[in-house]
Amino acid sequence: MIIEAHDVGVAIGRRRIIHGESVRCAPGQMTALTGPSGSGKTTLLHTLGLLLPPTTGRVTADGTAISSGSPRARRAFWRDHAAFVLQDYGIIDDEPVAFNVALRRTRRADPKVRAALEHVGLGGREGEPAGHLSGGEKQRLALARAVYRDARVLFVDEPTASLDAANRERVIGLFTDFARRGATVAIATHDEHMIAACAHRHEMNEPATTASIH
Ligand SMILES: Nc1ncnc2c1ncn2[C@@H]1O[C@H](COP(=O)(O)OP(=O)(O)OP(=O)(O)O)[C@@H](O)[C@H]1O
Repeated sequence: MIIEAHDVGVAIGRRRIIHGESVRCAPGQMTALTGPSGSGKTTLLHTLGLLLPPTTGRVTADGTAISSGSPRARRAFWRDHAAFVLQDYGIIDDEPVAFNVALRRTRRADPKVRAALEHVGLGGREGEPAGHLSGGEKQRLALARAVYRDARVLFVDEPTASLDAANRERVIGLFTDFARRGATVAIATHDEHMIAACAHRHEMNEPATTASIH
């Protein structure tokens, strides 16, 4: 699925956060959204994933405008296509690891859950409370959720920010695999190693010259 931002701008209150951003995220590729801290990478990623409506411009999926679609169309996009690995990982600490993968109760030995966890290096930890995992493990758990759902579009925020070199390489490998299987992967990052692994790089525009819109 091709996800595109067309001249997207976002204002929050009177403040212009991003403006004039156009990017094409293609299937089978990782696209890096890059720029200095505060340049709006996360904001653009959230807009592409329909978590935040654009103030101007639009987001399309395979050419169809989805940012201006109905709530029902947005929910269908999330349900059928998208997965997110965002900064807080979206893990439910009080629930077991397996629940966090499937987001419903499954038999402990559900082979699909097990395969997704093994894929990210968390094999055998199905029954543990997710709150016991480290930050890096929670991130991989969020990725296992995307693997389980076979998401076609993956939105990822700063996946390597707090990882050591070995784990960084591992995580880059996991996202690369995801793209190789044909998924569209959009990644907000300022890590040069992560950027080097991406087929395509989108540099955020310079901050708006005026601090607010009128
Ligand atoms: N809900 C909000 N309300 C007000 N300002 C916001 C909001 N969300 C983001 N911003 C501001 O928008 C700007 C861009 O934030 P964003 O998190 O998108 O940048 P970023 O490039 O991802 O930064 P970093 O690399 O530090 O994570 C920042 O100045 C931030 O303070």
